[in-house]
Amino acid sequence: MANAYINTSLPDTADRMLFAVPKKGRLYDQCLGLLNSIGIEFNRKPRHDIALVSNMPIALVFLPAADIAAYVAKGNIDLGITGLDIIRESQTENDVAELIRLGFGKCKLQVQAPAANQTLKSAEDLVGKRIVTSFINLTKQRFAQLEGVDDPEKIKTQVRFVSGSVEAACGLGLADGIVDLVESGDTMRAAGLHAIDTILDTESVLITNQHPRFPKLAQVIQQRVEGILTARKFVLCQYNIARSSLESACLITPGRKAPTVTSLEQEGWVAVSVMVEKKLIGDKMDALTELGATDILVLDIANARA
Ligand SMILES: Nc1ncnc2c1ncn2[C@@H]1O[C@H](COP(=O)(O)OP(=O)(O)OP(=O)(O)O)[C@@H](O)[C@H]1O
Ligand SMILES: O=P(O)(O)OC[C@H]1O[C@H](OP(=O)(O)OP(=O)(O)O)[C@H](O)[C@@H]1O
Ligand SMILES: [Mg+2]
Repeated sequence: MANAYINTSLPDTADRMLFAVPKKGRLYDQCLGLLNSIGIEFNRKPRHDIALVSNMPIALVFLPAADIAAYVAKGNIDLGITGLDIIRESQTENDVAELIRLGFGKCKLQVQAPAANQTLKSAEDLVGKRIVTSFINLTKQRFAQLEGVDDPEKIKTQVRFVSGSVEAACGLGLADGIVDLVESGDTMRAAGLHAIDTILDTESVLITNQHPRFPKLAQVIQQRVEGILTARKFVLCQYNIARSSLESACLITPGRKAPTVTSLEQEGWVAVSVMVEKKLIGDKMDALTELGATDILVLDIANARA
């Protein structure tokens, strides 16, 4: 008789690199977009937290963002995407290797207090008072600094854990201040709070175990992600310029290494093709126009490799 405890609906992940991504929340959509961009193909069945990648020896594991750093640190998971805030809070920074900062999930971990309370203007004003947070370790470390205490467990400030809706704590009379993530500031302002200290600037990171089981495959993923981030950051700019102005044009658009210059059929003119940071492209086009460049084209880059 078959063993009744073997769950045959669980996929076989043996010999696959386990890659953890947040199962929901703020990072979920961006992570799925990134996986798609780097060519990872998978089919996640409803309610299933493991999905086999069809075109690479990888299994995706969908986990709460807050747990991913600890799993990677312990080696249960080989590679993962989570927030820097979570790595620091779970005190795993020495046990995971940070491969790439991903440029999304950007926010700040801030100490916040009721805006109407004139006596709470800086984090020092909350020393000895009640703080509610989901980030108890980072909060205790910050208040240990403020109190001049070596051991964060010996601070006099009372730090209490809640798992969500932290911003409600002051209004409910449960706390004098909170420590929580702030991006636009809308949540904080809607709760009548304002920031009085920043503990950490955070964003999403690709992390691996310090002793990865599949170093080659982890490196392939890292290179692909780097390619996508470069492609998102740069555009390809093409223009024609008189050869006599080429030197000045190259100063405006030096490129990542150097511009590609090809001769045009028209005597005394060249065509330039060069990568330009997206956020600078408007200024660069203005400067090139002023220099006499013509037919300036800007093209999106789908993918890149150094
Ligand atoms: N407002 C935000 N803007 C940008 N990044 C954020 C924001 N809130 C959280 N993050 C980042 O996303 C990570 C996961 O937070 P998220 O809120 O998605 O998890 P969660 O609270 O477990 O999920 P949920 O809010 O769906 O219950 C955080 O640790 C942080 O790095
Ligand atoms: O500055 P803002 O743009 O308003 O973003 C900040 C809010 O985002 C996160 O909460 P989330 O929406 O994930 O809800 P949660 O508190 O249930 O985790 C965070 O905990 C803040 O409450
Ligand atoms: Mg949240």
